[in-house]
Formats: sequence, structure tokens, C-alpha cells
Amino acid sequence: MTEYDNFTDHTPMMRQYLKLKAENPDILLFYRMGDFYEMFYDDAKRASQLLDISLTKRGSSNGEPIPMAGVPYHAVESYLAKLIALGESVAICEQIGDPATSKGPVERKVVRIVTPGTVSDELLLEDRKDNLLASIWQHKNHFGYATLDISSGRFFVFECDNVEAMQAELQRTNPVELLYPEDFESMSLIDNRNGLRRRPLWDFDLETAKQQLKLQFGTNDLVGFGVEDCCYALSAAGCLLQYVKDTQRTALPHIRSIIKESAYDFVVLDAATRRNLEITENLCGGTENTVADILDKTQTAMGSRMLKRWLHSPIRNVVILQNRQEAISELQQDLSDIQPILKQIGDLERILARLALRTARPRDFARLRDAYNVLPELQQLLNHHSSPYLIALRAKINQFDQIADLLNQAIVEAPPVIIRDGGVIATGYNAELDELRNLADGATNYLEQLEIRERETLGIDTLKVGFNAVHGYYIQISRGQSHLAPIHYTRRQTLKNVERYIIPELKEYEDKVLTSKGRALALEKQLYDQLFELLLPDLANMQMSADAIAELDVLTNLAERALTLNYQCPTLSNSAGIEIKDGRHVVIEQVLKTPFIANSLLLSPNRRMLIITGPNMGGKSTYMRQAALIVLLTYIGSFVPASKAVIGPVDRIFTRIGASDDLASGRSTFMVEMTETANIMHNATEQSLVLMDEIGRGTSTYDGLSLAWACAENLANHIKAMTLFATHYFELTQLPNHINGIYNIHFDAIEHDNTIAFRHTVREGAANKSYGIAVAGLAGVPNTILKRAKQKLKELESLSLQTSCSHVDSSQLTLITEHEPSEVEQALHDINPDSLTPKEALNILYRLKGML
Ligand SMILES: Nc1ncnc2c1ncn2[C@@H]1O[C@H](COP(=O)(O)OP(=O)(O)OP(=O)(O)O)[C@@H](O)[C@H]1O
Repeated sequence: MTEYDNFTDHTPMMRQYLKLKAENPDILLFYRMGDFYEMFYDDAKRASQLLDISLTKRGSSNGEPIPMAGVPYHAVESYLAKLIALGESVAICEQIGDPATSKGPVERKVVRIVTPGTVSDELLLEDRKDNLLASIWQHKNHFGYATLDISSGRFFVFECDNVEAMQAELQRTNPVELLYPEDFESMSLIDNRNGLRRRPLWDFDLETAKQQLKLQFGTNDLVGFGVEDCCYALSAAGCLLQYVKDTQRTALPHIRSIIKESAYDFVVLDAATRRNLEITENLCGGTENTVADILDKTQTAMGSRMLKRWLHSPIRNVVILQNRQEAISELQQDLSDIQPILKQIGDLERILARLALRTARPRDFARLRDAYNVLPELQQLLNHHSSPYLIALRAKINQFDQIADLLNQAIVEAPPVIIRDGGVIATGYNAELDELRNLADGATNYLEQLEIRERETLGIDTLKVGFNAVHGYYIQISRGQSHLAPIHYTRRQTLKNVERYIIPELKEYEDKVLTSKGRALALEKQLYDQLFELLLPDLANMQMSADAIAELDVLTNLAERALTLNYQCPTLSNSAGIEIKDGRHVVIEQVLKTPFIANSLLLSPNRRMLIITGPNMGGKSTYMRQAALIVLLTYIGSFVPASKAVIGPVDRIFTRIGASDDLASGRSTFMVEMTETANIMHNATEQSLVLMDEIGRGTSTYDGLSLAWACAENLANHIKAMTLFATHYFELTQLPNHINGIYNIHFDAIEHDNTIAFRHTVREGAANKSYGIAVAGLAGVPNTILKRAKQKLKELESLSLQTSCSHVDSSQLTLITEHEPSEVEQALHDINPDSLTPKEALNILYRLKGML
């Protein structure tokens, strides 16, 4: 990097720039030049690409032209937002010296470092999404992980000892910026993420970490937080805290504690499940038609963020869940009163974080004031409730009358965006400020008196006192009377019909007015800073209140959703199993133009695996996903789309549904499918809900079928997980004959002429048709191909009859070929499985085998 090496040959300004750049080598440096922030050399090239701005040159230094790109000062926020979204960090360098007194370049300093994970500025944050900074540490196969939401102060640590769990946690928290040690081994876990920051090893030193954390929380040890022994997580947390301090350069009073997350507290969702269930992000990466899209009608952005956290962290604590259910039931009565008040409260959480970081803007104070002005009304409404949980929530929400009074007095109704030009502190708050402002505005009667006095003593009836922005104050006399102006009147301006003068007394007044403007502004800034001091002692209480208001928002929102979408309260049971009556899919029922067909589900220790067969498009995936979503909603405390649901303990939800190539990590569809399957086989337990959709599809029929069979056997016999197993391998419908606890269920369709109508109704027993070719026709596959497919099927059928070793779905053959039904087929056709007792069914099975 030649340009950074040889300082002496550069211009003084470039020397200053290069020195600052050397202190911030890895991030873009925005160097303030008048009304622009400018970037030079490599920074300029990178910024011009990232921001799509032109790359030019600014003179030359050291004999070489200097590449330069710049952004206007007044529009900097929008450029910062773009860079942050791309995972970049920016050091903002301002002029801090006085240009008038500076020799050489004005002194400059990096005043803040904006990084994706540490921004708190409203304009740089998505308001309905958490913005997390994270740090990861690894020792062999142990991982320590810490996350911080700087805009709320939430600081969490997590430890695990396998890659899958770490991957799931990364996906759950989805940090925008991730710090990792320079010798991090499992790079494949993180290397496709934005906002990666490589940190030196000593930033993760455990002892320093402990010291840092104790200092931050003002405690002697970390025992009170229950994290004393979490060495790996503490190393990560220490690095994270150091990074925040380095970039924020201010105290962080709102970070007061650290919480250890334990997998046992949550229903664990692995990375694939989070993706497949489309909780907050759909499979294409958007937010439309996700669970959050349907469920999130919260009134405040902080409520919206909390709901999304809940959806990603279903909890297992039944007491908390029942409290939430009870609160939701009660809140259904007065939704229309509470929700409009919540809307007026807005995003207190982030306002308070900016208060703590001393970056709050005038409008933050105004919004805090408006929020606290409506709290008494909210308290009154909550007074009617008897649920102990709502009573406790009401107490936490509290009321901040003194702060409201202070802000009502201190802040004007609609303050400007920034304090720089004043106009923020209200009249009547500070007598000195009022006086200075009156002086500054010339709003005293001094000028009137002066005018009357001069007019009368001089006897000039056209004499007037006036002001204009260019010439300041003046005494004006008409041209006709101007010869009467006394000697001490100094001419200032001559117009067509008038002469304008200044006198020492008026000049003195003018000076006073001008200085009082500056003094008023300085005093206003001082009073503004004082507001931080006056509010900060209550920060902890205010944060607790904001958190409780966000929770009230989520609960009220879930109450409204339950009413509007016809959800019922599920029962949380101690006994193993899942019983859902008339369940629906949260999202699909909302997007379908036709009515959604509700379906029931029963899983219990004696019926722990259901093999689901049926035509493509029959509704198998929808049915499985809806079960998982109902369980998920139950475990956040929400009501669910079903007429009844009784849900037993669930420790994890696994889904192996569909797959696409994971090209980024060089894994094929089949490889992804098998990796996810391996994860399930290793980690599922008796209390897990496992959804397996068409596993084994991505390889040869024999391999696929055998794998699917072996997995199903293992899940049913050894793991004993609650499993829904959708498949097109009809051979698997034999499993119930071999293993207790496995049952067949199916979806079917009605074929009429050349079309099929799907019933979408789940029924007991195995499907007897597959309709693959018919569905292909429905999808628009050309007739010639369909015809050829039917021919091929006939060939395969005869081949399979010859070898009598059919691995092709024989029911499919029956459907397409038009031969006379065999004796076995006829017998099968005549059976009505719904009317058989198990004993009769077994007898028939023996008879059928005999026929074969
Ligand atoms: N219960 C239902 N009520 C109404 N429509 C439904 C229902 N279930 C599914 N559908 C509709 O059928 C479509 C296909 O459903 P789904 O993807 O679940 O079928 P599938 O059996 O899994 O098909 P494949 O075997 O091809 O994966 C859905 O997109 C939806 O439009």
C-alpha cells in the first residue's frame, strides 16, 4: 500500500488523512471536507462500487493522482444506511478545529464509527426487525456465542457443543454483524454471512472478558447472572463488549445484565426448520406470506420485534405460556380501547437506548413525552383486568408523571429534527433562555420606545425604526426630512425616497441582539444536555416499562388475531402426544381463494408415526407444516388455528421438507437432504416432533426407498419421536404391519374425465392411487409426453410383472393401464378399510398374501 507508507511526500491534508486512515485500516473513512464527506484511494474505489457513485480524482499527492469519491454531508444518512445494509462499517471523521485559527489543515477526528451491529440511529435501522451484534468463540467442538441488541441493551450468551446447534442459533439470531477470532476453525458455519469482523485473539481473552463485564455491570463477580462458568460464551461476550466500546466511544448505561440462554428452556428449532416453516422469512428471502406476516399486526415497532423473537424462541415454561393464554383471553374484551393507545406510544425501546447512548434527537424527547402522557389512560384501562399476569404487567408499565411534566414543560410541541439550530426547548421552561430569545428576536418594546422618543425630540414625523437582514437595524427618515437628521446619525443606506441611519445606541442594541442569539443557542444546548442527566437516573425503570408495554402490545395483538382469524386456545398437557381437531395452516388459509379444508391429527405414544400417502398436490406438506405451526404457536402462548388442540411436551421440532442445492457450501440437493436427516437421527428424542417429507427422493429408487425405510424404522423403534412421514414410496405403507405405533393416513383425489379434484381431506389408511401423470397433465406437461409416459409405464408394468419384483408403485400401474384387474386387485378394490376391525384387516391381509 504505497499511498499509506510514505507520509512525508504527501500534502499536509493527505498526511492528516493517511494518519487517520492508518488508525482505521479495515473500514471506510468518511473524511469531512466542507459540505462533503470524501473518500480517497482504495476507500474511494470501494465506495464508488458499493454506493454506485462516481469515482473522480482530487489533485495529486506524492506525485500520483488521488482517486476520490464523495457524498454530500446533508444526505449522509442514506449512504450510511446503504453501506450498513451491505455489512460495511464507516468511520466518520469531522473537523473539530476552528478553520479561522488553524494553520494548515483544520484538526479532524474520528467522532463515531458506524457499524451494522451497533447503530442506534432511527434512520439506519429497520424498525420492525431486531438488529443484533454477535460474537462467536470456538474451542475444539465447543462454541461460545454472545449477542447484543444495542437498541435495547439485551445481552445474551449461549453455549453448545455441536455444529448443528450453533448453526441453528446463528440462524435464529441472524446477527447483522459477527465478530470471530482470527483462528476460527469452523469458517464454513459463517463464511456466507454479511458483516463478518475478524478480531485478534487477545480480544477473546477470558480474564479480560470477565473484568470488562464486571466493570460494565458494576458487580464483583458474575455469579448473580449464572454465567460464571460459561468460559466459551464469556470469551465471546468480552470481545463483543470491547468492540461496542471502541465503536460507540460513550458509556453504555442501558446494558445492565447478561442472560444465559439454555436450549432446555426452548422448543429447539433447527436451522432447516426455521427456514421451512417460513416464520419471518419465506423461502425466497422475502417477508410476504410468512407466519409473521399474518400474525404481526402489532401497534408498536418494539412489539413487532418482540413477537418475532417469540416466534423464533418458543418456550417450554408452561406457567409463562398459561399466563400469556389467560392474558390473551382477557384482552379480547377491550382491544379497541387499548390498541389505539399503544399506537400513540410508539418505539419507546429504541428511544430509551438513544437516551442512554446520548444520541437521542429532539423528536425522541417529544415522543417520550407523548408516550408518557397517555400512560395514565392505559393504566386506567388495565385496571379492569383481574388476570394476575396482566396486573403484574400493569405494575411494570407504571406511570412517569414527573418525567411527562418535565418534558411537557421543556420541549416544544413539534421540535425540529436536530438541536443544532435551536427551537427545541419550550418557552416558559427557563427564564434566562426566554429573555435571551426575546432579545434575540427583538421582541422587546425597546425599539418602539426609541422610535417614539427620536421622532418627538427631533420633530421628524417620518422617522421609523426598522430592520433588514443585510444591514441590520436602522432609523429611516424620508428624503424630504433627511436634512433634519442630527450629526450623530451615521448614514447606512440610501434608497429612492428614504435615507437610513444608524446611531451608537441602536448599534449597541444590535450587538446585544446578535450575541443573545448565540447565547440563547448555547444555553438551549446546555438545557438539552441537562435533560439527559435528569432522565437517565430513571433509565432502568423506563426500560422495564417499555418492555412491558411491548409485551402488552404482543398479547393484545395475539388477542386480536385470535378473534379475527378464529383461533382457539390450545390446552397444554403433561401427557405425551398431539391432538389437533380441525387444524388449519396459518398462512395458506389466508392466501387461498377457495375455502381451506380443516384436518385433524392425533399423535400419541401408541400412535407415534403416521405414514402419509396421497397424490401430488394432495395436501401432505400443508398438513405436516400446519401441525408444526400449531405446536409452535402453542409454545409461544398464542391461540391456534384449530377448533381444539391438546399439545403435550415438545422439546424440538425437526423438518426435513424439500431441499434445494446449497451451492454456496458446495452441497447437492441429496447431500443437504442427508445432512438434515443425519441431524434428526442424532438429536431427535421421544418428545420431538419430526416432519419427514419425501426423504430419499434425490437418489435411485432402491437407495431412496431403503434409506426412507431405515429412517422410519429408527424413528419409530428407537427414537420413538412423534413423526409425520410423507412419502411417494408406497412400500412404506407396509411399515404398520411390522412396527407397532405406526399408522397410515392418506389424502386422495377424484378423477373425472381428464381432470382431478383434490379433496385435501385426511383419511385413515394408505392411499391407493398416486395420480403422478395426471398431476403432470394439470401442470401443463404436453400431451405427447404424457402419452409416452403412460406407454413407458405399461412397459415397466409388464417388466415388473415378469420379474415379479416391483419397485414401481403398482397402484399407479393399475390406474394407467387398462387391463383386467387381477384377483388380488379385485379383492383389494372391494375392501373398505374404514369398516374393518383390526382383526378382520389382519385376516384379509393373510388372504391377500395367499392369493399372491
Ligand atoms: N387443507 C387444504 N385445504 C385447501 N387447500 C389445500 C389444503 N391443503 C393443501 N391445499 C392446496 O394444495 C396445494 C398443494 O398442497 P401440498 O403442497 O401440501 O401438497 P403435497 O401433497 O405435499 O404435494 P407434493 O406431493 O407434490 O409435494 C397447496 O398449495 C394448497 O393450495
